[in-house]
Amino acid sequence: MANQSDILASITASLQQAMERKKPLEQTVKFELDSQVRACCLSKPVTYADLLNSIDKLFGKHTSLSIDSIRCVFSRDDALRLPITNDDDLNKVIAIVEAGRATKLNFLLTRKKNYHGSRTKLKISTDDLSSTSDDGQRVEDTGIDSPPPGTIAPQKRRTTVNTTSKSTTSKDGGLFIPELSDEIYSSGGSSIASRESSSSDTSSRRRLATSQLLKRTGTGSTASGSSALSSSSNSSNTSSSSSESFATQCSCSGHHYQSPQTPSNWKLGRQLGQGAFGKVYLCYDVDTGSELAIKQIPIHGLNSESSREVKILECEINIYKQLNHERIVRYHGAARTDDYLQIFMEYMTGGSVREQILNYGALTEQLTKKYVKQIIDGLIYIHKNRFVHRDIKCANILRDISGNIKLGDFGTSRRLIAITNQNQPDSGTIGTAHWTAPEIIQGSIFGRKADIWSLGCTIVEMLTTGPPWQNLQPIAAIFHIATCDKPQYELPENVSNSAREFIDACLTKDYHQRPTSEDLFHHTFLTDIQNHHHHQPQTQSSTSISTNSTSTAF
Ligand SMILES: Nc1ncnc2c1ncn2[C@@H]1O[C@H](COP(=O)(O)OP(=O)(O)OP(=O)(O)O)[C@@H](O)[C@H]1O
Repeated sequence: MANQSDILASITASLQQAMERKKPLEQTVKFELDSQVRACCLSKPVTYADLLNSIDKLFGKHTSLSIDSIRCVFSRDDALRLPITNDDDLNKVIAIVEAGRATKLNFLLTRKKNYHGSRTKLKISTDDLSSTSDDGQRVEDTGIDSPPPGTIAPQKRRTTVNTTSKSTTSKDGGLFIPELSDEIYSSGGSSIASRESSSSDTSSRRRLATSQLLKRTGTGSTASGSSALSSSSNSSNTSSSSSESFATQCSCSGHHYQSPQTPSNWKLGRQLGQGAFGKVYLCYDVDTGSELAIKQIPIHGLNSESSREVKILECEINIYKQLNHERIVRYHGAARTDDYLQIFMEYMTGGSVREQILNYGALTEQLTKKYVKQIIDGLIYIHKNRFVHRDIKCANILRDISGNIKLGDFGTSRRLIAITNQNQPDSGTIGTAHWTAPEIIQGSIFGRKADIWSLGCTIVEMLTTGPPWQNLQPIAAIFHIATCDKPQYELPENVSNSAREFIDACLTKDYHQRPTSEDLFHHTFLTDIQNHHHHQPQTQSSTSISTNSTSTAF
């Protein structure tokens, strides 16, 4: 016996050694500063001081002193950007990368607010840095226009259009993203690696996303019964067109909309609230006499890339107007002034469920059940229409006067993160990190079941006032989400078993095992709900935005 266990131990040891030998000794690190992307390889273990040194070597001496924050970019759409300030944070980030499919660390650098210096032109030392492209190739110095060490030459950036919607790599902040199928958005690429999109990738992806919505809504010039899948092949065709022409396409097709008019003659009312990106006010439409909510996002002084993103967001919101479901906060359009992007929305008199919790404490199981039922109705609608909300949390669930709720904020929050270059909201909220699904953090899959994970976190938030890992900083929270088998939370003792099972189901770490919104509709937690009217998820024919293009593959 002793012999056998010795043999076993020695096999295990050799296996471990072999695995150790396979581990790369270097870590590829990419930085983006002032829209310039530069990369290098650092010897492991990488320290925070190594990052600062690399920044100075890649961008010029003392650049690290002008940096306000180093933010690690997680998730394929770049919307999860968390600041790292020390070795501990960095180690967590590396552990997340190693636990997932990512191989590179991707950092976004922002200058200190009072930084006015122009980009430093300094002699770059390459002493201990290997300059590499995205593909791990050395970047060659080609003369006058050559980039400093580590610069990713535009032509070297991966475009990934050959794999249909695997070209979903971008800094697309949109959280309301047309989903072709889970498989299609399942990429072999990593979240961090996928950040290596050029701005043309970004535009391409966005055009792909929106052109699909145009098709589905029948507003695009190519609206037809063709499947979303087949339309994905358009991505490569459209990738060379400019975002301006895309915007034109939207506005040109505007007259086809059977959706609310964007108010043109309106008065600003009292402030309803404030989010990370702007203030929300009551808005009186003088022409119709109706009251709406208007979110005003300051856009003055944005750089040209962000300004272009704002135009695209405006355009998208004008398309999202067509989403029409009793559990979705209706958009009434968007308009832009020199100073603000203004988003008109259905006015929800009750404010957010987050505010409800802050004012009155955790919700009862009965009320939670009612809300969850309504959220599921909304999710079934948006998932059937092949979208992913990507930002389900109590702050984005709004109440009407009768205590019913609707899903709000689709398509804006995450894109605004990209536009304003923010990492975490500074309005007292704790951002979105705690609600993010593990596969989004690890960049393995990009699909609708991410909303189911966030719903699980939202139910925990309803019952306990905070999501799982609520006591942790965002970076620690996503480390635990990505690396632990089960999220940590403690429900009140009186919470029923069926509620616990429902939450467990939502928080299934394996994406493929996680239930869909339709599966959850039939869960026992929800089936005994008391309703005045018979609850059935609205069928595709009565609720989908339009066209038969969405009826396949689901
Ligand atoms: N359609 C609406 N009707 C009524 N009040 C609204 C509406 N949308 C937002 N509000 C109010 O404005 C507040 C701020 O909303 P906003 O969407 O800007 O930020 P948030 O969702 O709270 O946080 P974040 O900026 O992180 O998304 C909400 O908490 C709510 O009180």
